Amino acid sequence: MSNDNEHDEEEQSFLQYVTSHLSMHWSDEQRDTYLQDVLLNWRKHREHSREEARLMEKYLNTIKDNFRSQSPELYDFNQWPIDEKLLAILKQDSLDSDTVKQIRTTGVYTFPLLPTAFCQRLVNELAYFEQWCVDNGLKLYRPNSMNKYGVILDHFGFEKCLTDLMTNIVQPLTQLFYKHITLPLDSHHGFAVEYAMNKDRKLDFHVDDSAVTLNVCLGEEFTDGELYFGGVRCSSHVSTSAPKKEEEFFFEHQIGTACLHLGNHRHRALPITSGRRLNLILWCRSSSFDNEKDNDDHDECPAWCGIHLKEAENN
Ligand SMILES: O=C(O)CCC(=O)C(=O)O
Ligand SMILES: [Fe+2]
Repeated sequence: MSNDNEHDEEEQSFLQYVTSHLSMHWSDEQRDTYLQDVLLNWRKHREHSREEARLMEKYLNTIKDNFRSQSPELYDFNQWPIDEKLLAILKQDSLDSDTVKQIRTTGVYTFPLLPTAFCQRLVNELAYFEQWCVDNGLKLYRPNSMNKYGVILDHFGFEKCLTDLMTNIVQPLTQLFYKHITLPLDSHHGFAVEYAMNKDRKLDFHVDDSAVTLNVCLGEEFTDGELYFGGVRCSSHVSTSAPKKEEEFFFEHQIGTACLHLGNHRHRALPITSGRRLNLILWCRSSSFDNEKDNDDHDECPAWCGIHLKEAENN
């Protein structure tokens, strides 16, 4: 906590914000009691966030100073053997291709990205890092609030590589396919998810914390575990509207093949029924797009929402 709260600008602006939203009908005493209470909680919350940030910094520094990768070349995007046909399409800057296919007219695209052998080397590197964490008594952060198994790639050296993957592959495709997303894509969360018979076997229905998501199957051997898609939804319709029949479809993972979809395209991973499945997931974000979403009238449903389109068709 700051020693000199009078000069704590963050606290002052928080107080100003709360004060401006207080009921006009309260007495001075009621206002003071309420403000004190809110402020105490706010300080506790801020201290907790700061402590978490300090711990994360320490954790990342420990990895940076001590972890030595098994295959350093995997961390350099320039050495990734990206599919030649895909690279040719990106140079042409055109939609006209058999390589990048849209699944019906769903706004979900699929294309070959990496050779199987390279995917296996990535899988080996992930296992190497996980084992290093176990050997060194370091905890593994779960990839996000839903996936329990897997690793955060940005934590152990892949951050620059995944920024390059986003900028060189995801961004040009976003520009071609998802016109409503304001570019640039300027941050990401990169992780690997893992499904196995003795771990998680499936993932529940959700949207991603991203503008656009790239999902690449890395291996190894598994049966089932398809992705089910159930409609693009804005924040007001995400949990209040069932998928329409025509919005529902399944995507079968194949090693080395990518699936590109909007973060707001609701999906779930069906259970695998044998083996082990690992996928690289890149949640790509755009701060301009996020700001536009925040500033939009919250009752207003944007044109890209499946419900908005439905309403327009019915009129
Ligand atoms: O298991 C998959 O392929 C999808 C994982 C996913 O949707 C996610 O982590 O956000
Ligand atoms: Fe997801």
